[in-house]
Amino acid sequence: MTSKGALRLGVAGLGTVGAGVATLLRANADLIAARAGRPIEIVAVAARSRGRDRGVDLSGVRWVDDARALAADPDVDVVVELIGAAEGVARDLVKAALEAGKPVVTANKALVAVHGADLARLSERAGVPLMFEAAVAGGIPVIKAVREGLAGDRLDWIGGILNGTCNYIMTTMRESGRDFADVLSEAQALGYAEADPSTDVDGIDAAHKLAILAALAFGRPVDFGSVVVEGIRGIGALDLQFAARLGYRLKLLGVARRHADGIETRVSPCLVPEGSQLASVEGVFNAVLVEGAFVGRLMLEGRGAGAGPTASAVVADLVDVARGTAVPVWGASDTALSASRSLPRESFVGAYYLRLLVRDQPGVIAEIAAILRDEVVSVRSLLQHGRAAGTGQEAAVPLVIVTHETREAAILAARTRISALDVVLEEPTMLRIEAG
Ligand SMILES: NC(=O)c1ccc[n+]([C@@H]2O[C@H](COP(=O)([O-])OP(=O)(O)OC[C@H]3O[C@@H](n4cnc5c(N)ncnc54)[C@H](O)[C@@H]3O)[C@@H](O)[C@H]2O)c1
Ligand SMILES: N[C@@H](CCO)C(=O)O
Ligand code: NA
Repeated sequence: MTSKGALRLGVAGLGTVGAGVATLLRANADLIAARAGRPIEIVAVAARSRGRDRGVDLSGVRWVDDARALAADPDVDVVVELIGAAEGVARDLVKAALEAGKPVVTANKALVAVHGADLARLSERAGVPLMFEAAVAGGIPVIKAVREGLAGDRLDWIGGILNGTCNYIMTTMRESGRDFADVLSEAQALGYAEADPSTDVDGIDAAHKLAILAALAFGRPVDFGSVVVEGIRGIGALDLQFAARLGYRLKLLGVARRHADGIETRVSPCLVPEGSQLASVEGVFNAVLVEGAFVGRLMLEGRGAGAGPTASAVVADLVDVARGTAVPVWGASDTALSASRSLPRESFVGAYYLRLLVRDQPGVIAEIAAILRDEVVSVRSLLQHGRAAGTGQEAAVPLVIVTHETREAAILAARTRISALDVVLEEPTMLRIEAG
């Protein structure tokens, strides 16, 4: 079962990613052994159901009932955690493995975003690596690129399209006119979505990944709790149409930006100009854009979800473990991380798109304009679609306001007041405009 000198894995979780890792390790066994300097083999697995056919041969692999037991298993050199969730078995297992001096490779962004600071300390104390390339943008080697490839530069901006499910949903809705629920089911069937897809569509998954990127890029402890998060549930076919009319694409973006007094971290649906780098990233593809003082601007694009790409990232980490590569979890040791704080939403500055559904009657635009004037929001353009389907007795028309650069505090205050007007018939949709 185990050849001499092999790196022996205990794998917890055999779902999309776990089965993908098992498949890849078999398919590429020879080239992996050559690169790693020794074979990498699964010796033990823990998963919920033993009987299920996962399309991969697991004969000769030992089944363990409680995943946590892998941490103390003398035949396991490395624990590979592919269960998921920030709490519960995954966290217990990773903690126990690091405490037992075993390297850990995980795809679990929720765990790393929420408990990454503590886990990094454990990893540092034990002198064993904690690796999570698969956790951010799946198959794109972005952790390695930022932590190692850009280790010489000061980064000022990092972010991009970090959730394949949302990008797939918005791309497919725009191209096919199909509705949200229908396209979401397809993303789930393709293995892109999280166990609870609200994690994807409410922006939480992208926020986990953004928090991890911001920690690496700005050399500070991971701070998931401060990410401002908005998802894509409020986006309708109307917004996709308006975006196209205005010359934009709609994307769920994660953005982390350095300001003089701290770091802006935000996940929200955004408009990016047609023809920009991020606008061209479609379907399940992810992209991470970075701007550094010396390196300038660069973008990495690839598949951020699915069995194959995610397995590729997990196995790349395993090859690093086998080689004995030692890099601090967050790029610098715990005591060398900076204390730069996360900024509150009110201090952000940008241009915005506000889409309203209003009663089709005289004076509506004047009322809205007065609020924008009071809140010092300068309007760049105003767009009114033809009369839309009536809601009840009265005809309703969609109205889009695009602002010049404004403080987010001002647009938020204006939105609250506009939303309270009798003539405004539903919650306004607010989108940030980014350069892309
Ligand atoms: N699917 C993707 O494209 C993708 C991409 C990047 C990262 N990830 C991350 O990878 C991890 C796994 O995701 P997935 O898509 O493979 O999920 P999944 O739901 O397909 O698989 C999870 C597996 O864990 C098993 N499991 C649950 N509780 C367990 C327990 N107590 N003990 C042992 N096994 C248990 C389940 O039976 C299942 O086989 C998650 O952290 C996810 O966020 C997934
Ligand atoms: N659910 C995630 C998987 C990759 O992390 C996505 O859709 O991007
Ligand atoms: Na990655």
